[in-house]
Amino acid sequence: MQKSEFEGKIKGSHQEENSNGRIRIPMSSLGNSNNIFWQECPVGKLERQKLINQKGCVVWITGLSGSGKSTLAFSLNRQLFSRGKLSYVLDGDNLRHGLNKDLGFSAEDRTENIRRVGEVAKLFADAGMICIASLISPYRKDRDACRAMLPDSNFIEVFMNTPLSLCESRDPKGLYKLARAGKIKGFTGIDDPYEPPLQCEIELQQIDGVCPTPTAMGGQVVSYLEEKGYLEDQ
Ligand SMILES: Nc1ncnc2c1ncn2[C@@H]1O[C@H](COP(=O)(O)OS(=O)(=O)O)[C@@H](OP(=O)(O)O)[C@H]1O
Ligand SMILES: Nc1ncnc2c1ncn2[C@@H]1O[C@H](COP(=O)(O)OP(=O)(O)O)[C@@H](O)[C@H]1O
Repeated sequence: MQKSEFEGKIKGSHQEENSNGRIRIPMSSLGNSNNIFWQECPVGKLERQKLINQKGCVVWITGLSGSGKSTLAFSLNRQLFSRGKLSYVLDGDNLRHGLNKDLGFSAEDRTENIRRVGEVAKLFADAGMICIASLISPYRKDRDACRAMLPDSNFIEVFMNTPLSLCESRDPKGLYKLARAGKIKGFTGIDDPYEPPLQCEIELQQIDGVCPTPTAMGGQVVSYLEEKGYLEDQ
């Protein structure tokens, strides 16, 4: 049976093979649940990737509000689609309409927001998809925790290093204006922190004071994926 990356996570656990040849790994306690078992799926990640001719990974785009995260995510999504590679965008704003609609913007809620999206992104990558997550994700430790969920460097962190002044001048939703007027409290970059990555795979920024076009930025990420073999036939 092909071993999945999930199995590695629970190495050392007592494993049992049942009459169907399926591996059951008992866990007496995990989070708030007791007596739960890992069910190993007989179709593994490598088989899925071969079937759809893709290699799953997570492209995690972080940056201030207005830095261009969604724009890059959608450009990358389109460029990959044109090359016959299926990707899916998990955008912070959109997820807060559903999966994360119970969360606000306190440090705890942002951490939970990123944790949930990290878990979902991991599932997409396990399915063989190129998952593009675009969230402010202001805390380094939260992004690092998502990275740690993904094995074999399948987490590609992209930092939109757009100056606050430019983000604020764009202000497409008028939120900076409200934050400056004190009508939104705890707005990232104004009165809430943003911790830039110390080591990321890709950093996108202005060149000689000019912001590259969304297509050029998407192209830079595509080139990285190509160089690292993510777009090769499986
Ligand atoms: N207080 C505060 N701080 C930052 N952003 C705020 C806030 N309140 C609302 N918004 C809007 O929410 C969008 C960010 O959601 P995220 O899920 O990406 O945020 S986070 O990763 O949990 O920090 C963000 O979207 P983007 O502008 O696309 O980044 C804002 O439109
Ligand atoms: N590379 C770019 N060049 C010029 N304008 C951009 C670029 N990327 C984003 N923008 C513009 O900046 C604004 C914010 O972009 P958006 O993708 O919504 O940022 P975020 O998702 O980080 O909040 C939008 O009006 C968008 O059209």
